Order: sequence, then C-alpha cells, then structure tokens
Amino acid sequence: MPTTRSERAVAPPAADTQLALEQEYVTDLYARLDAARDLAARRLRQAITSPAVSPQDLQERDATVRFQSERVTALDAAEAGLVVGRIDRVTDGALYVGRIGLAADDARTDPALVDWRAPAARPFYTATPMHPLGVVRRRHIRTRGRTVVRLDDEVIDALTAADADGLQITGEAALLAALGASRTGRMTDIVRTIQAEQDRIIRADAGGVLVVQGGPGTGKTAVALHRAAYLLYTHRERLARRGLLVVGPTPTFLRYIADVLPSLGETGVLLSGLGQLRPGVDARAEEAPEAAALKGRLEMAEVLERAVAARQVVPDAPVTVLVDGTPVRLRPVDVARVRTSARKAARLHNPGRPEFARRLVDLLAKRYADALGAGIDGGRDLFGRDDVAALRREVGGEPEVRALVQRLWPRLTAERFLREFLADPAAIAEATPGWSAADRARLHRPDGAWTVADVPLLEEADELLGSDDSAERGRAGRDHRRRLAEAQATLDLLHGSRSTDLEDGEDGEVLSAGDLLTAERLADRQRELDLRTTAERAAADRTWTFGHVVVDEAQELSPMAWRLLARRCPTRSMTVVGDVAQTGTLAGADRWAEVLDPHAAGLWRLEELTVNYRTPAEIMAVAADVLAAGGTGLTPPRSVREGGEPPEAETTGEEHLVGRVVERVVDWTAHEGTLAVVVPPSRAAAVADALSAKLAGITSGPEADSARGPVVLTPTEAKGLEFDSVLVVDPQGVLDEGVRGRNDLYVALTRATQRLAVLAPGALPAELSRLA
Ligand SMILES: Nc1ncnc2c1ncn2[C@@H]1O[C@H](COP(=O)(O)OP(=O)(O)OP(=O)(O)O)[C@@H](O)[C@H]1O
Repeated sequence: MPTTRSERAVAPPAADTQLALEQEYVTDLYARLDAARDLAARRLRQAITSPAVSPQDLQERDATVRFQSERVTALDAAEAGLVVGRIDRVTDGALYVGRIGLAADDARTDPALVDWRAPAARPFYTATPMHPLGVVRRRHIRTRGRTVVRLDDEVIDALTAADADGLQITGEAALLAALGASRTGRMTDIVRTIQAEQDRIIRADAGGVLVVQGGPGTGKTAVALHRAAYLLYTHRERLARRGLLVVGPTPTFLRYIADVLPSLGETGVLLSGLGQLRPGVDARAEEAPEAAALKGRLEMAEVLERAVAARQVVPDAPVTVLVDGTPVRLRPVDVARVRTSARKAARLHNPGRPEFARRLVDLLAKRYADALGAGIDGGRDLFGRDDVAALRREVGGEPEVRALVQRLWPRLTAERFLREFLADPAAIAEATPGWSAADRARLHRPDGAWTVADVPLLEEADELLGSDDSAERGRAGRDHRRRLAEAQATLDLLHGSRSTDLEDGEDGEVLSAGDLLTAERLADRQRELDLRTTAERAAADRTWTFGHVVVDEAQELSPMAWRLLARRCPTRSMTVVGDVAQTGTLAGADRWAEVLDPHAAGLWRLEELTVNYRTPAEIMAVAADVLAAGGTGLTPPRSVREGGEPPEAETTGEEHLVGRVVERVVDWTAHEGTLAVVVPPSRAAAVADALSAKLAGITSGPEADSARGPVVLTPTEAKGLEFDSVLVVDPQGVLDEGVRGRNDLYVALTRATQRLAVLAPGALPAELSRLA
C-alpha cells in the first residue's frame, strides 16, 4: 500500500496502542448501534400491535410503523463500516465520523458518532494543509466486521502544504486502497473517501439545476448518489413527502448502482430507466438512431398537438344516421360548428369529448324531431320540452350515434393515440408540414412496440389529451355505495345478534355497535389505508411531481426527455450529471446550455469534476488521444493512479478475431474481478455466442450482469459501467457503427479499472496509434 506525503500508517509500537484505543471506541459505538436498533425494533413491534380505532389513530400508527421500519433499515445498513474515521481539531478535540449519527451519553457534548452528512463532518472530507479548517489530523479507520484493522493518519499541517499544486487528494492511502480493489459488478458507496471537489458538489444547495460535467471515472455517478443521500438527510421531511427520483440510462446501469443508496441507509428513492418512467410501460424496443433523434426534437410537441386536433374529425361529406329507423342527416358544416364550440369549452381532447357529444346529440335530436314532426304534420312545435328531452335520450342511446361520436371525437388514451398515429403514414404527413418524406418514413412504426424515445411522446400526449375522469368518478361513487351497503349489513347483523343474546329487560341498557358507529363511519374505516411508500406511490402515478430529480448520463437525453423531466420536477431542484464527450445518441447534447436553457434558463449552474478515479493513467492516455482527435477542445480528466498493466493492442485478421477474443477472455478469467468485452453492435451476437460456447455465465445486452461472469456489451450498453478488465474488439467498427463513433470508442476505452486490451481485425485506427 503506498503511503505518501503527509500521510502514514500509524507506526509501531505506537500502532498497537492506537489500534487498541480505537478498538475500544469502536466497540462502544457498535454497542450504541445495537441499543438504537433494539429500541427501534421494539417501537416498531409496539406500533404494529397497538390497537387503533379512529382513522386518525390508524394514520398515526401507519406513520410510526413507517418511521420505525425505516430507522431499523438505516441502522442495519450502518453495520458494515459504521465508523469512517475521525478528525482531531485544534479547539474541539476529536470527532468521529460514520455512516450514521449516534448520541453520546451526555447530550450536551458532541455526538459519539456524527453522520457523514452533518455539517460538523465536513472538514473530514475537505480539510487540507492549505485550508485546515481547524483540523490538525485526519485519521481513516478501517474495520473488518467490528474489528479495527488499520489506521491511516494524515497530518493537516501548513508545513506539508508545499505540494499543493499537485492533485488535491485527501486520505490518499484509503482512497488508493478503495480504487485498487477488484470490482464486484455492483457499485459501492464512497463515504470513507469522498474527495473535496466531490464533497462540494454533494453538499451544494438543493435549489435549481446543478449540472455536474466530468470526464469518465470522475465519480459523477458516485457523487450524484451521495448527493441524493445528503439531500434526503438535510431535507428529510420535504423529500419524504415528494420523493426523490434517480433516472439512469439502461436497466443494466440501474442494476449496477442499485445497492449504493440502500447501503447508505436510504431505501425510499425511486430508481428508473427513462424507458420505465411511465407507469405500465416498459419501453425496450430498438429503433434507428435517426428515428429516436426525430422523436426527441422539441417540435414533436407541436406535431402531436396537430395529430390530436386531427382526431377531432369533420367528415368530408354529409353523414346520415338511423335513429329508431328514421334517417337523420348531418352536414360537414354542422359538425364543424359543434367541434368549434366543444374546442372552446375544453382545451384538452378528452374533457372536450362530453361537450362535443352533448352538442352533437342536441343537434341530432332537433333534426330527428324535425324529421318526425315533418312526418306527422310538418311542424316540430308539436313537441314539448319533456318530449325533446326524451328524444335526446333516445338519440343519445342509439348505437349508431354513439359510434358516430366515437368516430368524430374518439375517447383516446395516450397509448392508443400514439400507436395509431405512428402506424398511420397519412396522419404523420398531416401533422408534419414541411418535413421531408424520408423523415416522415422514419417516424412511421407499424408494430406498436414502445421505444425509449416514445416515452416522452406518451407523456406529451397525456398532456394534450387530458383525462375524462367521469368513468373513474363513477367507479369511486359505486365503490363508496358498495362499502356503505356492506357496512350497513354488518351493523344490521350486529344489531340482530344483540336482540337474540339479550336477557329480558336489558334492552334499553346495552349499546349496540349501531349506536356507536354509523354505517358511514364504518365504511370510511374500511377504506384501505394507503400503506405504500412514497417511492411506490410515485412509481404508480404518472402525474407525480418529485421533490428532487437526479439524472445520470444526462448527456444522452433528448430535448423531449428533458421536457418530461421538467414536468416531473416543477421546482427544478435537480442534479444532472454527465459528460458531453461521451454522448452516443443523435438526440443527445453537445453543450449543456442547448438542452437546459429551454426548461431552466437562469436556473442552472455548472460544476466540474476533473480527477479520474477509475482508469489508470496509462489507459487514460490512450483514451485521451481519442478525445483529442474529436477536436472538441474538452480536456480529459487526470488519473489519480498510475501503474498496473500497460494497455496493449493486437491485430488478428478477420478470420481469427472471434477466436482470439475467446482465448483472451479465457486467459483473463484467471484474474480476480469483473470482465467486459466491448464490441460494435454488429459483432455482439457472434462474440456472445462464441464465448458462451466456451465459458459459463456469459451475459450480454440488457441482461448483462458482470456480477455473474464476463459480459459482452456495445459501447451504449457499457456507458456508466466499469470492469477490472476490458477487451475492446474492432475499434474501427466502433468508430464506424456509432452515430458518434469517436465518443463511443472513448466510452469503451475508459471502462477499465485495471487492464485494457484492444483486438483489431485490421489496421488500428489512427486514434489508437499509441498502441501500435
Ligand atoms: N472519492 C472516491 N473514493 C473512492 N472511489 C471513488 C471516489 N470517487 C469515485 N470513485 C470510484 O471511481 C469509479 C468511477 O466513478 P463513477 O462511475 O461515479 O464515475 P463517472 O464519472 O460516473 O464515470 P462515467 O462518466 O464513466 O460514467 C467508481 O468505482 C467509484 O466508486
């Protein structure tokens, strides 16, 4: 383990004494943790078993159960690595920092352990010789189970401030130990070793949109998740109510990061892929990048608006419906008038429909009356008001009339509307004035399977269609009446049983259930309490707005996706992390202002991360050449580590390529840790098949999970992930097949934490000449 600068592992013989002293303190902290856990478990049991009668009691009990079970979960999560370290301060003595706060016996002193998110813990992460913040020593305490195994001390002393223009690293030994460890396929938290530039972002003010731009491996994902935990700690009440959403690019990525927040004791966060953001839709179908890019443009909002308006139809020629055998005629101009007044009455499509139907039926009833009147004696004055009302009912109930309303102004769900729109070239053409035939053809999709780019369109469609909730209200009313009837039956039963049980003469003295409870109250009580967590309720509710939204790999989001997220977060309290040098989609961003200004002009601010914690310097140098070749002017992050195996390249010839991939992967499985083969999309199937024939546990595509064995991924699928060993296959293919091929190659090369090899069927692309 390298020990550098002002830092040193505590030297023997003092080491033993120090270890023993720290062990004593740590043992005491675990005893406090146990006690806190016992107490919370006891309170939870009490709450669960406590009798609650009134709806208010039930609600309070529900809140206590939720609070105590969250507390038990958080205390359980704190068990592993409870203590992170301590700072010794000039004036206030030692302060221990850990995953959770634990009170001291004397409430007036510092807590026995301070939560890493509390303001007092901050100097543990940010004190440097240049800015000591009242700290004289930082000590990282490493434990295995509940045993202290190592101490790393860092003297925060102005005399050691001389090398301040190097990388600003705190707790270097602990950091390098964490970075050098083999990966498990699941991201872990970084509470022990958060760096000062990361800490600043984690604790930044919650208001507005905080954009974190940083190269590969700079800890953007780690920072975003720790910021989520910090915000939940700092704004617990508001966020517990409104919820916090974390959006990631792919299901594989979400699986990769899924353990981090629970390990920080936070379980109430909703993690979602963009394709899964809409309740009831799991959008995973593939489509051409050009089609996704079109769907992602902001002008799609207008396209959909036109397409919805086109569903409010005025027929080209007169229509005749039969009402009870009598033909009644409508002219196009009649329908146009009815449509205009319905549009005036309601801005949205579905709420406008009852108005349209009512006016159309009125008109038909009049015409019907005319027809009948004409049939009898030539005058409709024949009918009184009651008669006209009866005629209206008759007309409205006529199946042909209902069918006509449905044809001219159909009730539409977003799913039905969008599916029918994308499958109908004529509708597309009508809604896209000025578009080229090629673009219209790109939008056309007859099979109806949802893609990620459809999700924002579905949400947009909802906004345009609105909901006609009359059916829902009807159902709620029926439910209430049913509960009321059931309650009344229960009371009757109780009442009935009393009279048979009673002795003579007691009748007037005994209160029956019916005397205490009205059927109304019993029905209320029977209504199920909503025991779902905020995250579960938010996941099921399309209109849910979140207290804070974290977006990872945000450079990939299209303008329409931003529009959706802005709607889900009206306060614009957001954390957006990404790297515009890694954008792989056509719809994604080259510049942050481009995507954020339309939704958060003046409300967003940019922070940068500059140090790469993942990729050793030698590998990063290869990737940096690729970035430089792109001519974007973006600077690659500086690697915190050097050494490890030098990256290498091999030219195999096309015929030996797959065979060499298999051999290389078999060789590498001898190494500890995770392994990925990154390939251009056209080679994914062949490579995965060849590997599966030789090795067990190979996964690929959306199911890829490096915790189970080697994975085969395209650059898009590899985004945001990391592996100990990475084999990049056919780099020229990666460059050629991606719509932003150079970014894809940059992504592929920066996934490695330990070793990188490139296998090329032919000559290496110029960008990789360093490896030649
Ligand atoms: N302060 C830290 N202490 C320990 N490990 C860290 C620290 N910061 C980052 N890491 C580790 O570095 C690796 C890269 O972090 P992360 O995946 O968050 O980077 P990223 O910026 O999101 O990368 P990419 O742009 O490639 O998705 C992870 O293994 C992470 O745990």
